[in-house]
Amino acid sequence: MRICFILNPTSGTNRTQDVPALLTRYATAAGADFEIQLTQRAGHATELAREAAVVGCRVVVAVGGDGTVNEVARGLLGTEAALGIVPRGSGNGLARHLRLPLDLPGAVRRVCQPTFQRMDAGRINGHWFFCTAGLGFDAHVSKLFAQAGTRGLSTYVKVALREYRRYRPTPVQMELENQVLVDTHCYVLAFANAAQYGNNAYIAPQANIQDGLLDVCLIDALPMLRAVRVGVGLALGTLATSSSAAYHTSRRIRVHAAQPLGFHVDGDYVTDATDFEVELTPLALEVAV
Ligand SMILES: Nc1ncnc2c1ncn2[C@@H]1O[C@H](COP(=O)(O)OP(=O)(O)OP(=O)(O)O)[C@@H](O)[C@H]1O
Repeated sequence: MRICFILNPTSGTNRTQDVPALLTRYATAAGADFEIQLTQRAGHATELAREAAVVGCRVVVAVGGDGTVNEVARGLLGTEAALGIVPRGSGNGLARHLRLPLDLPGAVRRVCQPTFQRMDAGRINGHWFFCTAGLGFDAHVSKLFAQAGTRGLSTYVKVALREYRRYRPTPVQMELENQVLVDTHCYVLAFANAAQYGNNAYIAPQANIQDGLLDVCLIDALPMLRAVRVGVGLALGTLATSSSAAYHTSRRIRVHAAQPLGFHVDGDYVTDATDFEVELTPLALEVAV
């Protein structure tokens, strides 16, 4: 079984480690037949992943954060190769959802002796996501976070607190697969394939990655008291049982916003739009767990 590690050298906050040397050490110790590729730019991991799948690698491993996982996974759709994850990001939403080891030696050992399962994949306006996508405040924060110059959880929290004072909800119409039309406001509208954003922030604690459905979480307004409740709910995994958010499940969702809203896929801001088509492809990807 050939394994290809695709390493994003810019991911993570600890850049002092010689990651290729460590990958080599742990994969050799696990008796793996492997190669290591380094990304040179954004988007490169998708090309490298597809090439690795074409030459017959059985597992193609994203070594990075959820952005790298997204790029590698996109490259593997429709191929015979499975996605592996060696988490190196700050959030690691998909790795945490799949209960993969978060430490480097443990994660490398796991991808060298994996079991395989299939998982669903979502698309929003044609952009694939594997963990979560969303509109509104979280996408707005992702956009500013990307421009912040520094990364990590503390930068994210700083940006979120600053923007919380300025951000206002947008009127939206949402149509679910079974024709239910919801006329509401969007502060946050999240489409969850996996249960969490990353960092164990559970936006949709009941989300199942194999059920053929997206969990849709709507927060229509976020006054201070509710913001505190949402924060606690995210951390404890109790948001779905609080009255702070409304939940639906659907395979297909359409949203029309009264003014342009930003959206993100797997935590990376994409662009602003007024119309959104969100769709789930059941069991689209094989994953090494
Ligand atoms: N060699 C590279 N140079 C610059 N950017 C890159 C390179 N390789 C990948 N990228 C981009 O870096 C982005 C961020 O990577 P990733 O999400 O893996 O790490 P992170 O931001 O540290 O993790 P997290 O999202 O968990 O905070 C990816 O979306 C990818 O497009």
